[in-house]
Amino acid sequence: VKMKEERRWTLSDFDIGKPLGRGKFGNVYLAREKKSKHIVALKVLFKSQLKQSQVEHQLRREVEIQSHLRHANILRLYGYFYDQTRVYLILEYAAKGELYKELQRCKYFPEKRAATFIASLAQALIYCHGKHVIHRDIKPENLLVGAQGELKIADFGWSVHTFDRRRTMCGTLDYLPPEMVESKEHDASVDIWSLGVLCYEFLYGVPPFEAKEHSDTYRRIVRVDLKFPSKPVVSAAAKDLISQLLVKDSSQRLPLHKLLEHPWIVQNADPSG
Ligand SMILES: Nc1ncnc(NCCc2cnc(NC(=O)Nc3cccc(C(F)(F)F)c3)s2)c1Br
Repeated sequence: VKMKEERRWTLSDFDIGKPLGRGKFGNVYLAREKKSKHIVALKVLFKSQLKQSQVEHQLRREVEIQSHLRHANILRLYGYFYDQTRVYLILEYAAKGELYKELQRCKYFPEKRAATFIASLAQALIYCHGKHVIHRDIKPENLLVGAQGELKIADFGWSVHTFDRRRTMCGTLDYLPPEMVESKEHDASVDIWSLGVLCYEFLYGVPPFEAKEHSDTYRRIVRVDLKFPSKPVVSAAAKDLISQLLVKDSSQRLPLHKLLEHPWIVQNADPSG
């Protein structure tokens, strides 16, 4: 969808359709730009809530970063506009919706599907890291599915989208690597850790360090208390990859280009993404 960024959009440029998702800062609607008839997703954010949470600078950063990213596995942010009370994000529409709903529906993914998703995520992250963009918030809630079943990383505002719609009501620690949980210096390798967490959750249906209390999740992460359940049965190759990603020393995590050469990915990922 080529939305000519230079023009000023207003709400009257769009026909608004059904709600696609609900969030803390506002909801997302299917929408059609009247002149071009292009279908988009319109995320509506209330200025009052953005001000209250002091996240305006993060929104500007998200819009700035996303406007330079062009990758098949990254959801496009075409532009934004605002009125008296709201800010609107004009987003690429992902026809097959939110990945976390699909994961809840089928409990866990077959290895070929999981490997295909992880490979396309790795390619998107190689692209982002090449542009010195660290995503820092790779988790099922931030992943959408395009019309051909391809995965799209959607950037829900740099983990300020703390209102998690899944089991944990507050921002989930599950995906954070030790250095972030211990609020130390962190670099692009935080995304490699999150990819390991995601790969585990795709295959087992639960994140690896899940625990009832935050403090227990925190302890399990910093200790890298990684256990593989006996059910569902998962290949040794998949466990090997996960074990090479969930490494406490961030410099020892498997680099993304090496991930794409890992036997489990080579044997299971569908190259078409
Ligand atoms: N089927 C679908 N097809 C397309 N999109 C869908 N949902 C929207 C996905 C998003 C992409 N990007 C987003 N960005 C933000 O939400 N940003 C955001 C939000 C609050 C605060 C802030 C900040 F101010 F704190 F930064 C930044 S939401 C769906 Br369902």
